[in-house]
Amino acid sequence: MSDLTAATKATTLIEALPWLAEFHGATVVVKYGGNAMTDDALKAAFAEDVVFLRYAGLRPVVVHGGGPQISAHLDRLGIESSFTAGLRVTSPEAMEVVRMVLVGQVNRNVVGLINDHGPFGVGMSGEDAHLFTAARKYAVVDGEQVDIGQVGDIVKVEAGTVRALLDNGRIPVISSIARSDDGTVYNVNADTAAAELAVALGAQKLVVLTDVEGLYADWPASDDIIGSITDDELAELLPSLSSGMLPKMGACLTAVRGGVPQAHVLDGRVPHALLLEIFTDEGVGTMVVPAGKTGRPQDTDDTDETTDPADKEARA
Ligand SMILES: Nc1ncnc2c1ncn2[C@@H]1O[C@H](COP(=O)(O)OP(=O)(O)O)[C@@H](O)[C@H]1O
Ligand SMILES: CC(=O)N[C@@H](CCC(=O)OP(=O)(O)O)C(=O)O
Repeated sequence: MSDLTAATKATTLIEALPWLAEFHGATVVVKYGGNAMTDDALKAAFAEDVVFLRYAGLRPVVVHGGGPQISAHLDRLGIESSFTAGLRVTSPEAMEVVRMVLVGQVNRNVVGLINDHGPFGVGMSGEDAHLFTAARKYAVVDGEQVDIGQVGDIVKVEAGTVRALLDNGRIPVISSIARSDDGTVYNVNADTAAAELAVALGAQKLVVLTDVEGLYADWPASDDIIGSITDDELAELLPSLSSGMLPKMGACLTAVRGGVPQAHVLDGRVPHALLLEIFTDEGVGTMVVPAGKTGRPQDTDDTDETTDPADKEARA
């Protein structure tokens, strides 16, 4: 190894020090979107990142999606998929498929990849131990309520089992299915489920991995990324958002307004995006913070390159 390479590697490692100190013991909820599960190498890198967080002393929790995987399965069965305001219109027949694909296929897959590194991953459906209780959700389109079938909004989170798993050194991996008080099973958008869980756990971060670099300011006309946005700014922007970004950014807003200090949307197509976000000085993607907090140092004129944990808020 040349001296230069050694020095670069050491610099990269030592750059992580303040963030390791900052996030030691922190609960981080990671939403792993179906669109970010595109190739095997990326999926393996994601599992490595989550296990890395666990070994680094954080408490990662994974909430996974699987929208494209559900659509592919519905397609094979000849059942049409349609979305309203970014949510799948879910007939009872489609609900069976949603549950089967998320709990039986995607969850097993993510747990398996994590467990290649040790006995950490434990899969759960939001139905288990009453983790998520839901009530039927109606989409709102042009001010009108629209029936979208068996889609739920989470009304209660019983996070005790997730906490117990974390206390036991495990990495909970959760499917976004919920049941109602009357036992009906509901399809919950995974971004929404991740945000509600992050709030209930008092997480320090919500990280949402998807298939775009972050929130584009004027999508699809331009691909200018919004690096940092406050909850108030996001609340104003939200009605103009479309497709999958609507529930995603709504979820970030819910998390931050529910007391989670930072919510991030990252490009899951970038290998190790999760580690880069948490342990390096440059944040990546879009960060949502409570109003009153400033952007990352590079977003401001008075960048001072500091990595003192006391200045974490300056990055946030
Ligand atoms: N303003 C925007 N910025 C970025 N992406 C957007 C925006 N509006 C809509 N999108 C779309 O939202 C998609 C991400 O949502 P979604 O497909 O639900 O992803 P995931 O499966 O990761 O949850 C992007 O691939 C993009 O096509
Ligand atoms: C109600 C609703 O839309 N549920 C989603 C649940 C999966 C999900 O959210 O997957 P992604 O994160 O990959 O989009 C669906 O059926 O597609």
